[in-house]
Amino acid sequence: MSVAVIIVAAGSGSRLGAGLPKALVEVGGGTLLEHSLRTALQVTGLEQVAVVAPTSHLETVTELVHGVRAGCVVHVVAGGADRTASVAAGLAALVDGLGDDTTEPRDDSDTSDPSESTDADPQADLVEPQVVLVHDAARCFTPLEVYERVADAVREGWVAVVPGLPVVDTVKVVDERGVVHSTPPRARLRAVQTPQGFVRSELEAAHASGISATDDAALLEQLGHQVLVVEGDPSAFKVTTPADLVRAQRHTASLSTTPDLDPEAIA
Ligand SMILES: Nc1ccn([C@@H]2O[C@H](COP(=O)(O)OP(=O)(O)OP(=O)(O)O)[C@@H](O)[C@H]2O)c(=O)n1
Ligand SMILES: C[C@](O)(CO)[C@H](O)COP(=O)(O)O
Repeated sequence: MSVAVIIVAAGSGSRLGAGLPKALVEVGGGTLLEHSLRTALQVTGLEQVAVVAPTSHLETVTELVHGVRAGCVVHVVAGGADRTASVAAGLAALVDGLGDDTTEPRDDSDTSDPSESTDADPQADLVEPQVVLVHDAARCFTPLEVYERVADAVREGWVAVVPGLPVVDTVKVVDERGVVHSTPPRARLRAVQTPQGFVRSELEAAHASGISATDDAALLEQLGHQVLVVEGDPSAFKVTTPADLVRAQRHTASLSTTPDLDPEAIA
């Protein structure tokens, strides 16, 4: 089954407050977007990637994407006003190839300048992807295993699949005054991450409904689809605040200094 990944990177990063779009913030020798893209490009069966960029930084993102060696077509398109609109823009680029820019497929022996045009049409053999994984650029250290786990479950027949982790805090539902309405049983709660995987045609239908939500799975839930939660990973945390950026810096530092660290072994 052909797989495509949409990386949404069009957010402003207001909570991070870095003075530039969050996906372009650097940590551990690369931007959040580059880290995400490098992992996404290794997904089994991958045929296309759509990178959804801030309108104000389309050129920068295009240059950055050109610098990453890809074995498949990578579209760069402008994002929308919210995350849902940005995913819809990425989805459109995958399906009708109307991206603002497309990088050439490259291999490791290719040393030519990627900005030079060639006669080859990289989109000539493209088919509509059957499986689409939607990923936040901000979850830049999501391990490849999580992508594969999600994609495998979609290939096995699930229409919608999200990675998630058990919640460690007790969660309260409150009313508009902040007064507790109820306490859902914690054992049934999951904090969900990305990439979220979908049968492409159903994700398209969900976006065509015009609903907006904080994740794509919610759109399919509202249309009555069952959504499977598979195991997520602590490394798939979302860089949202300055404290998360410090966590990301520590994460890259720990990867380079303690490759054999086993969290299970810590008493
Ligand atoms: N209009 C938007 C809003 C968000 N995103 C992307 O969706 C992911 C999750 O969003 P979030 O972490 O909330 O990013 P921001 O919207 O940039 O953050 P903030 O709310 O702090 O401004 C990010 O990779 C972000 O770039 C997007 O592509 N388009
Ligand atoms: C999609 C998401 O990362 C799942 O946890 C999350 O809902 C994004 O929310 P944000 O407010 O756009 O950060």
